[in-house]
Amino acid sequence: MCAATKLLDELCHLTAQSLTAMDTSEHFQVLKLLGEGSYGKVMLAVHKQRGTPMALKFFPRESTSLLSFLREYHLSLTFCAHPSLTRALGIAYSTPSHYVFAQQAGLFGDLYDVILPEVGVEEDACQRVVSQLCSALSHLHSLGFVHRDLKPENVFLCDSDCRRVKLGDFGMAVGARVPEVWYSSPYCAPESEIARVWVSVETGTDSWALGILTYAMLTGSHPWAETASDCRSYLKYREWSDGGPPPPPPATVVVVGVAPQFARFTAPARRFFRTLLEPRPRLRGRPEDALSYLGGEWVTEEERKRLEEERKRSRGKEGRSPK
Ligand SMILES: Nc1ncnc2c1ncn2[C@@H]1O[C@H](COP(=O)(O)OP(=O)(O)OP(=O)(O)O)[C@@H](O)[C@H]1O
Repeated sequence: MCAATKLLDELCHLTAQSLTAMDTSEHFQVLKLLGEGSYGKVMLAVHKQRGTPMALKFFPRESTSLLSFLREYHLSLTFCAHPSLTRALGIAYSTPSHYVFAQQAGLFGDLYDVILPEVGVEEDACQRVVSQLCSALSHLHSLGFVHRDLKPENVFLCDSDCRRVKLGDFGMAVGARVPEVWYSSPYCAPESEIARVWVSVETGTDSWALGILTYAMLTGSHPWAETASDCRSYLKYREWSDGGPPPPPPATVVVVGVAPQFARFTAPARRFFRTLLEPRPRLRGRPEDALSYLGGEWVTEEERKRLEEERKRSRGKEGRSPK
């Protein structure tokens, strides 16, 4: 167990006996629902005396253990001092029905809200998000944690242009190299998907999810349904990625036999994807390795024109994709 994981454990055990019982309305005015997940709901609230806005995350006591609540709270409070991570504000309490902690609030929804189906988001916005997420994940990894649940719903927006985003929801985060169970999600790395049993969690789990998330932002879809052996689009990708390591930058080489779903991307973007979506976990790049591919154009001219047309058509329409 690494030092940070030990400290986290210690903090949880030390505070387990002293969680304050409190009524939410004593100190907070709850304004609206920010979102709901499988563990509980998150409300936007303001502190009655100070007027400070915050996100209050409510965990039902009947389905949440005190230690798992404290783990998520302390991880966010003690290890998320990074501008692109959602930090807890040092307020945690219990009500008769819930455990609650306060976190910085993203006031502009989450990334899932702004990804248009089959269109995605503007390329500039995508690169801004990727750069912030690379940095946030590197920070967590350097402390020995793996987020394990990187997906659009867990990236909170602090403005409408994705200039400042914050990765949140540390409920699945664990110390690296601990055994964990397989979980079902389009963002799940193939080593976990194949095993569907106990696997060792490595930081590469987050690299993979960052690759899928980036693809979702640029296209509004996923590159494959799953990484199982009979999924044709994934098999096509495997053929391409097994064709050797991505050429080093600054390459102008045209990659032959590119997997069809990646043909819309430029050479640097293809290298970005092949770095993070490397099927062999040992060879997979780290989020910080992917930073060197940011800055240039990522979608081809033809694709850019198509996306602009699609954007014009879908402007005004509502829709959330992909989950
Ligand atoms: N700090 C925050 N600022 C803004 N919105 C938030 C914040 N925390 C959560 N939300 C919103 O609430 C939703 C659910 O929150 P969260 O993902 O933390 O819950 P969860 O029960 O742990 O979810 P999951 O099912 O993914 O594990 C998010 O998708 C997001 O839309």
